[in-house]
Amino acid sequence: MATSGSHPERLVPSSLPTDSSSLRFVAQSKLLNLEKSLMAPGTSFPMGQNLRGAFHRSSSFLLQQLVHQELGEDTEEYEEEDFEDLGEEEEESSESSESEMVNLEEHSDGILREEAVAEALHQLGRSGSGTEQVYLNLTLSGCELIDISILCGYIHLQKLDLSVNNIEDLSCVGNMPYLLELNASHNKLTTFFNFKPPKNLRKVDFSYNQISEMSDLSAYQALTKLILDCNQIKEITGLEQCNNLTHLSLAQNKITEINGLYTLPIKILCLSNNQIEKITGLEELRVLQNVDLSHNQISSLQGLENHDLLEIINLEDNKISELSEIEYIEQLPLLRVLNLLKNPLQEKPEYWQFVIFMLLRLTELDQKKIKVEDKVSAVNKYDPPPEVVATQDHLTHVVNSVMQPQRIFDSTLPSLDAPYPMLILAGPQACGKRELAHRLCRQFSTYFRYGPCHTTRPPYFGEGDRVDYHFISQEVFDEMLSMGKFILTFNYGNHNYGLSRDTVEGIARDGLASCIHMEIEGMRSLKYSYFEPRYILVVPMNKKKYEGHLRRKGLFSRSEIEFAVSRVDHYIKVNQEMPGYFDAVINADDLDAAYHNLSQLVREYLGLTEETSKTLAPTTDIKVLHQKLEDYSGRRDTSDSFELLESTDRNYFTKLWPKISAKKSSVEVQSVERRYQTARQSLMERTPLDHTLLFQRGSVPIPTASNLHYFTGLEQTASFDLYEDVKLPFQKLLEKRDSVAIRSSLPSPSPRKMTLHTAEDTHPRSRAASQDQTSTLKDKYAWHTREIKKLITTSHPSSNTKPTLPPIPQGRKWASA
Ligand SMILES: Nc1ncnc2c1ncn2[C@@H]1O[C@H](COP(=O)(O)OP(=O)(O)OP(=O)(O)O)[C@@H](O)[C@H]1O
Repeated sequence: MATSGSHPERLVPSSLPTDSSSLRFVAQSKLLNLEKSLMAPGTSFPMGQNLRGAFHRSSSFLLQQLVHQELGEDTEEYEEEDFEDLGEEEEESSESSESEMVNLEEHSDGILREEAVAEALHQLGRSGSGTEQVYLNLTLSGCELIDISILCGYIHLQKLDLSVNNIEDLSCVGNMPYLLELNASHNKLTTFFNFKPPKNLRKVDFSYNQISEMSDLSAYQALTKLILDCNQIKEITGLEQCNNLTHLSLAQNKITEINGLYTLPIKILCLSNNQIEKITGLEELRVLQNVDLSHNQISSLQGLENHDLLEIINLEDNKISELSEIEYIEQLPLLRVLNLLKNPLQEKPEYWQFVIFMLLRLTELDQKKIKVEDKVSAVNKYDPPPEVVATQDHLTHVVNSVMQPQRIFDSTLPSLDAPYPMLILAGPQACGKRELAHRLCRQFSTYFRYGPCHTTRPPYFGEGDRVDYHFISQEVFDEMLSMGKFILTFNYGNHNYGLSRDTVEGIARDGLASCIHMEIEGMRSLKYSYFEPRYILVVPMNKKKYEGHLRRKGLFSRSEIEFAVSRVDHYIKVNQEMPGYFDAVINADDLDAAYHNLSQLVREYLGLTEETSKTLAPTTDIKVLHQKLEDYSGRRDTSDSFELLESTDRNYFTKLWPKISAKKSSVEVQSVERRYQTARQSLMERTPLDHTLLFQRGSVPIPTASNLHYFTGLEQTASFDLYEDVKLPFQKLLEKRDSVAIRSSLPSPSPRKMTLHTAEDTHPRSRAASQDQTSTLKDKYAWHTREIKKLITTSHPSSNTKPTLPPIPQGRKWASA
């Protein structure tokens, strides 16, 4: 058995060395190895421990143990005793170990001898040729070796650790053809690979030496890992043939420029603590995964942009100052860890959130784990989802308006179930919704008025101030915003738009419903408010035609047109993915047809017959419209119409059901009562005469009987029998409603007041009497639903003089999309 070719007899020592100098040498070597492993960067110690003292204690103890072991003494006994005494003799042992070390050092001449080699050999295995059993590994770390020429004979070695010595010459390695790994770190090497290349040498560590120059390594093609940290190297050279090199480390050298890396398959590259100013020369490193460029002079991330496999980037302590630099690594799909500590851009207040937003794939930034909350708040800040934008918009206006003196709004109706009627036409820019709104308000002028929004955009030719928009300056807009004047705002094409409270209130004051057009963003914000408008989506289905229309208008740039057209799909998607988000959909491809559908829809929910609609203001296409309407009416039977309205009711009830049926606590009941009372008082005190005209002005058409259930009045006092848990509050409210002097406070009903809805259902109590106790739970539920429906569609007492705009039917029948 042999490890050394020249000294076969020494390969597996038959007996232990007995001379004390060898023993001490080996013991010292083992101790230093231990020290090294303890002090290794990866070794962790419990915080707050006295490392030095502890190490000396244990090293002294181990030293003694090793010596005893080598001398064949009974160590077990010794071990126990010594561990007991360890605490007590802390000082003593520390001192003795130090003196022993000094002695050892004194005896070491730096020449490696066979005895020491024999002791440091380990890992028995097959030789490279496969014919012999040999020791494969040799560890002589921290032995203060200078001369290791004896190793020339150890030809079978595969792993050689010579770290932490004083070696200057490694030529003996040339005699180790099977060597795979060489660790010669922490030595005094000045030359670079000055030995005959072992064919399969894969891992070499020459860190902490005095190498100043890299030379040609084309003979070392098997190299996969090359560590050259802490040397004097100024330039990366000689690696072009190292086609297997995956890990290269040149930290703490004198490199000023990255080059000489060609197309090497490097995955891990460490160039920290150099004098690099630019990230260049990495272009061809296609498989780079981990790059450490910390402690350099780098000011830009340019050069990292095309490394699709990059996962870890360390750029700590550099000169990166601009947040825009992040764009260079924005597209790296696998980037997980980034360190930008000690860079000037850290001082930017938005740094942390911005970087997280730009690199949402990161799991760690600046050595801190990124939490999900961090990512959510970063996204909400830089690219908030539409719901968040709408919420923030709504929040802003609520807060700003709450800070102003409070008053009862003209749009405030006396009960929750009688919301102020608003009609919103939503759709992409210039799809014709504004024109539709104007036409509708002209024709149904006794019901609706167009609500012009405020905008900072300048008027187009032919647009009238206060007719189409309130055209205002940015300063005025900002002022209005801070004064809480808006219900919602929206920015489109760098212009601000806002629906002002005064616009709506002005229309409500005149007893009319508001008809407003806007984009979906405004609608989202409005949905957070207490208003409950009906939303009609007006959308061009033929995008080509729409694009042509936009172009012909001559008002928009190419990108504006593209943007507007792209939003068509967005609208359609929202409508498909959120059924019920819009109450109806109207195809805007043909504006006349769209208007026909719209007016038909409005007429239907206003409960107008063709006869009554003739009394409405004429519109340009009113004749055609009437003809179409007649055709349409002919086609639809009453049951169809009833079904449509029933379905509308159902939707409306479904929405309101939870509100009504939820069991209220006594505090809530009291609160509701208080609010009712306050509202009534306010109305009694200041209800102007024209308020009784709400939603009607001029000649008022009589609604058809089939739609009467939408209109109700004072005389109809809905008595109902809710389940016990919800009965009391509502009964109380109704009693209160009847008893409050609101009847007397309001003007007497108009002679043309709406015919009241007379529900066929009788009072449950009388029905119960006639039907004995036979009503099933099902009956009760059916009745209950009807009564709730009645309750919902029943307007407040004051509504006997004005019909409340009923719910707009859902889009089922009207969706022309
Ligand atoms: N307060 C608002 N909130 C949200 N969107 C609004 C608001 N006011 C106007 N908009 C919408 O902003 C978009 C841009 O307005 P602009 O005046 O440029 O278009 P437009 O010619 O009025 O479009 P259209 O004829 O379809 O109404 C339009 O779709 C408009 O409906």
